[in-house]
Amino acid sequence: MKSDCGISVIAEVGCNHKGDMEIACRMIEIAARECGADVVKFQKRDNKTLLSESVYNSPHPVPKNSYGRTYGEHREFLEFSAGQHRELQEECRRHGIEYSTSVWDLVSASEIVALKPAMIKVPSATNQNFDVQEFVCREFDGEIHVSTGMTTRVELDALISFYEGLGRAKDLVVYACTSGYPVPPEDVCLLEINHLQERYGDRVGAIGFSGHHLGIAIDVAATALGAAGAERYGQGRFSYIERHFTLDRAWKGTDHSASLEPQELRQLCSDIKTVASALTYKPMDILDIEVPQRHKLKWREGTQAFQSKKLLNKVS
Ligand SMILES: C=C(OP(=O)(O)O)C(=O)O
Repeated sequence: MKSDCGISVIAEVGCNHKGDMEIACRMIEIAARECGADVVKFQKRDNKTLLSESVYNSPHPVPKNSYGRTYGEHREFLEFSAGQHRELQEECRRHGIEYSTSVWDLVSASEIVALKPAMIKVPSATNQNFDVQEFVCREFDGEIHVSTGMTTRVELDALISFYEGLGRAKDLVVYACTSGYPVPPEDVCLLEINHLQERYGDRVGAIGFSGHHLGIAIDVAATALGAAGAERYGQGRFSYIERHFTLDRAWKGTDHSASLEPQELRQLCSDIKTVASALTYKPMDILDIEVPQRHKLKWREGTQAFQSKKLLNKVS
């Protein structure tokens, strides 16, 4: 999943397709062809496994976002079957973009593992479900992406050790994340990227950032911080930025408000590539682009700088 600049942008469709395959397919096409994203990601839940009967049958906590009479019905409305995920994967292939999904429970994990995607995600909500993760480690040999919102430092240590114990830590991508919709800038805690690099960078495959904030400035900063952190610590390659993606932020649903619309996702993909290509040291004292300026603006008879060199020569 390497993009040319070393950082892949994941367009997280999640449930923003409103349960409609046509919208989901249109989102794949737009993310790939118009925005230049590298991965399109969905979510998979087996709601009867995941939710207790009482939660399943109770109303959505935020009724204006609900697609059903109960929370369970709402979730089922937004859910695609394993067969539909196969179609989405095929659609991604047709548009030359990687398909991925987060798995929220064992049933979903086994359905998605069967599709053999290049990468599977374990969302923040599931990162302490070791049955799911053990299954994924055992049955799936691609990259495993794990997000760390709502996770204590102790839980995180245990999580990394768990993957090491199963010999899969080097296939692990660990994401800095704050779980909120949307997350205000002061709660993004972007320096957690550097914390993950410093503490786990030599133990895991790579580091990522899953953002739920507004706008794209923070992702551009994350790109710079991630590259600088890897350089500083000599470890912890920064490889993925994930953002929710929607065709319309005004649509009904929890995630739309913290999602990027197509023109923003396109700008994000372009800005990340621009910033990534700017993150180098000078490979020589004077770059080729500077040579004519150095002659014209600095070391030419009559310029200030030239005058002061003459002065310097006189003194020495
Ligand atoms: C909720 C998800 O991700 P995160 O924990 O990164 O927000 C997800 O990928 O389904």
